[in-house]
Amino acid sequence: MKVGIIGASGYTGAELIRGLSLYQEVEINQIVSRNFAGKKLKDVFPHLSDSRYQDLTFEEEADLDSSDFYFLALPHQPSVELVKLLHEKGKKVVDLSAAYRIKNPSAYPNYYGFEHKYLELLSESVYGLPEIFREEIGKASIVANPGCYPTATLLALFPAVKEGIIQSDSITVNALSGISGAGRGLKQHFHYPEAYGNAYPYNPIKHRHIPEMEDVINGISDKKLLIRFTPHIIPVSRGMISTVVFKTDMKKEQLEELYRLEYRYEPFIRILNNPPAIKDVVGSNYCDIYVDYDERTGDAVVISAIDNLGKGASLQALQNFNIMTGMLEDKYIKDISRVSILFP
Ligand SMILES: NC(=O)C1=CN([C@@H]2O[C@H](COP(=O)(O)OP(=O)(O)OC[C@H]3O[C@@H](n4cnc5c(N)ncnc54)[C@H](OP(=O)(O)O)[C@@H]3O)[C@@H](O)[C@H]2O)C=CC1
Ligand SMILES: CC(=O)N[C@@H](CCC(=O)OP(=O)(O)O)C(=O)O
Repeated sequence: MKVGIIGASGYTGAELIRGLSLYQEVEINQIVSRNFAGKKLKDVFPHLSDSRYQDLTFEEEADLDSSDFYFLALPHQPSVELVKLLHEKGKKVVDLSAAYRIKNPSAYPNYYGFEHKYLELLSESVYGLPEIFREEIGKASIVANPGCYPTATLLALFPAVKEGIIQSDSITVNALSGISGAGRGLKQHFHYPEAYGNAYPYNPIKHRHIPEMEDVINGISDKKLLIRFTPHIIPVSRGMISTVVFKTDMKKEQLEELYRLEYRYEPFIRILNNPPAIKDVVGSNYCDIYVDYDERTGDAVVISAIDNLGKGASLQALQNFNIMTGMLEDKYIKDISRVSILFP
């Protein structure tokens, strides 16, 4: 199968190439980037110098015919258009941007600053969180790969929402992200002197992942739930922690049992006996989850950890690819540590 990666010179693009280089059934036949056009993969990403794609050259423009399957690792607006064009050509796509993630179209003008032009495709695309939408992903031709904060948060919430045990109307979510979550472009507050030895919250009231998370949980829950979300930047390159807190009368043992039962067959979810750490998931597609209960306040406290570029983006995109193409869901993804990583 021929696979194209558009937006291949960014952080998630590099991670897609890292993962796909293990796939025997796949040939990456195009990697696209305007700024790196004409350069070889090994010169742009030296950590991939021993990859079988080391001499593949970046193309300036995407060829929408020559690949069978496309990964888009682009900003949201270019993705809106490209998904449409690829869909018209009958191609399967995993889009890593938010362009087709949110079913409620008003989220686009309200949180992303543009009107979505292709509402019929928005309802046709499937949200690419396999632990919730596996069956739909298997039949989809457009999969909207989730955002990193929504991946960590929704996996920490899903068993509780599905079981209907959340008694509060809102759920408090505090999350920490490594800096690669912001992409490879330069921004002042991510410069080394400003980010190193520092940590800070941002968009504490209105972050664009709120409608994405609420869209999913309110599609499952009988009662309307709101997300009270505060993201923070921490001085690591990759990795993410999300802590979710909600009122419930289900105590620790029952809660843990609920989570273990729901995720018992999931290849990439690990329920831990202690709070998770970023270092244990970086470079992988795992989501580590810890479940506890605060007897004093009557709150469940669920903490998840992922790699924002792994389960939060590119390796989850490969999990979706495996499902969409009928491969074993964890094939090659669990061998990923064999390939060198950007920012180990
Ligand atoms: N970083 C993360 O942790 C996560 C990112 N995502 C999403 O994945 C997508 C990619 O993110 P990431 O890899 O971090 O981003 P980067 O900024 O690192 O890379 C963006 C890529 O898109 C290309 N690009 C940028 N602007 C345009 C444009 N206007 N038209 C065509 N190509 C363009 C760039 O190459 P060039 O400019 O040379 O063409 C580059 O290859 C984004 O939508 C992001 O929101 C999702 C989950 C997690
Ligand atoms: C650290 C940082 O800036 N993170 C990004 C989220 C990365 C991600 O998942 O983004 P998309 O929804 O855009 O795909 C942010 O807060 O906007």
